[in-house]
Amino acid sequence: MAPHADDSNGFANGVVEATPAKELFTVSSPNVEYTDNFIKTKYTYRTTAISQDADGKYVAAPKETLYDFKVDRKVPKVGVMLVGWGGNNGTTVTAGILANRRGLVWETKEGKRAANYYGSVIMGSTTKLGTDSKTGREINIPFNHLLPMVHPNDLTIGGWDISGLNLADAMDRAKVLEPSLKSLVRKELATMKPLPSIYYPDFIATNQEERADNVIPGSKASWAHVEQIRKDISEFKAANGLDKVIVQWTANTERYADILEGVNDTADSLLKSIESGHDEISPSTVFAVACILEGVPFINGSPQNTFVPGAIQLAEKHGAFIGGDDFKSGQTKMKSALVDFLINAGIKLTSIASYNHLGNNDGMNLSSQKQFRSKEISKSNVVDDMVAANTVLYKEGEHPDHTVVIKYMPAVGDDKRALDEYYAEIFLGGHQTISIFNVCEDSLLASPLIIDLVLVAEIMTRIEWKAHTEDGVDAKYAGFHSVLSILSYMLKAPLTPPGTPVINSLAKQRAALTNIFRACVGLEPESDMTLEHKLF
Ligand SMILES: NC(=O)c1ccc[n+]([C@@H]2O[C@H](COP(=O)([O-])OP(=O)(O)OC[C@H]3O[C@@H](n4cnc5c(N)ncnc54)[C@H](O)[C@@H]3O)[C@@H](O)[C@H]2O)c1
Ligand SMILES: O=P([O-])([O-])O[C@@H]1[C@@H](O)[C@H](O)[C@@H](O)[C@H](O)[C@@H]1O
Repeated sequence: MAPHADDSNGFANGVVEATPAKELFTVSSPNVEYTDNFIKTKYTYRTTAISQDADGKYVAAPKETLYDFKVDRKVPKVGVMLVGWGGNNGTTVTAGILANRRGLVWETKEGKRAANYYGSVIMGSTTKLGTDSKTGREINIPFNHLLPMVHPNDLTIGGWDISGLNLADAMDRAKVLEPSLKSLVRKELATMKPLPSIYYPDFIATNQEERADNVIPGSKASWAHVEQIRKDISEFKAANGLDKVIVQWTANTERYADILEGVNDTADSLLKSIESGHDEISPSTVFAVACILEGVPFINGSPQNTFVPGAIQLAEKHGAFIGGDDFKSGQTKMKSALVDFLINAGIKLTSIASYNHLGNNDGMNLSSQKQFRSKEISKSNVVDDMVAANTVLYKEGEHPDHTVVIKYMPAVGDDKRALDEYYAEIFLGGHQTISIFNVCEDSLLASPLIIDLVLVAEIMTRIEWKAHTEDGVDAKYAGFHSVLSILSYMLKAPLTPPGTPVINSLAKQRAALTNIFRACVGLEPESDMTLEHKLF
């Protein structure tokens, strides 16, 4: 629908559906077939298999596996339901999508600002497609053009919150956005009211109690809660004429749940525990179970162990997608890039001190020790893989000192102050000390990640694969593993399929995302070798 003339409050009356992204490229290859509905590719996955000979020497052997990939080209009508919709992230991402959809421009003290998707790797970054065959120049395209992805402007948004404030009042409570922007989206946000949610006080800080005025009866897990959430999802999908729904947890950080045999260690025990109302089943796990049974992807943007072993097993059993944990927005994103650089430069990091203070409701909830502990874990483990991979610098089990401190200081609101010190040993007994002062407007950094998680999780529901093995080719296509580790670039503590390694290196995470997408359109991984510029 074309936009009408701007009305009095500064935005077009009509919803401006993002024009479907015109295709910027096509792949010319005997291994790629385009039909009206699908992109079908034959992709040779090349890796290096390592074994050891009798003397313990590594033997490296190139290995090739042929896959068929199939991508559904039809971009569906997608809804996203946020748990914690009335929070700082929920209100900010909703206002941000509305502002982009309407192409809003508003006054700030630095002058006019226009809506954008900065901070979204999918909408705000580019990726190298290849090299111009005539000029040798790199050709880069917007990342969201690599595959036929949903445009965030077209997302329908809804969700739940234990606080009943409408989104306009909740936006005011969040104190994230400029008044001039708030005035342009207020009318529409005021029509949005979170659905009542489940609230089990033991899992979040007691200081959250006063906002819990929009709750479903029952203070511990029950089957009725699972059914209510499933009903909410199916009604939201029907009421908005959606093809798909994706659910994300952006509610408060919960304490870790104890993993108990016979309670949440298997799919069956978890379902039975919900049925019996076991008090060790968290709200986020109940949401995860409801989404798995409803067949909608569920992503955890917080650090708690929502995906207890029983939840992962249930997702695998139902072929449902799950992903998490904990949006990687500012201090930790910087850490995962800096530690990657230092250690891969052969600099021996020996100490990381990460302190931050912030004054939003998230910070207030984290001022409670049990909730802080969930965050301390996700913020601390982010260096493990990089340290373990460098046996030149670190002996087995050796790692840098690492401390994480978070303090609640109401005055600074959502504008988190992150102070980090990286201390390292360098050549001949020298030292390098890197101090960083990083003011992160937390919700403005996290909101684009919420969008990226939706866009990537959604396209993954449209990608299938078959493997060619010695026994022939798989009889039918299958989806990726239920645990979407491809989401790791957006997350502090990436959930991976059981028994598979956790990769926290930011560069590796982005390369994995890029190259899996490239494989799905029949392109080789981007290696940056640029031999064409070296061998002539
Ligand atoms: N903003 C960031 O930079 C960032 C980065 C990483 C992770 N996170 C995590 O994202 C989450 C949200 O952050 P925020 O700043 O929006 O916090 P927030 O406190 O402003 O919002 C959380 C919302 O969840 C609601 N809520 C709590 N329990 C609920 C339940 N059981 N069901 C439904 N709603 C419930 C609260 O009422 C609140 O409105 C937090 O867990 C935070 O740790 C945020
Ligand atoms: O992503 P990041 O900036 O490292 O981590 C942030 C923490 O520093 C902050 O204290 C917390 O409130 C946010 O939820 C977020 O987790």
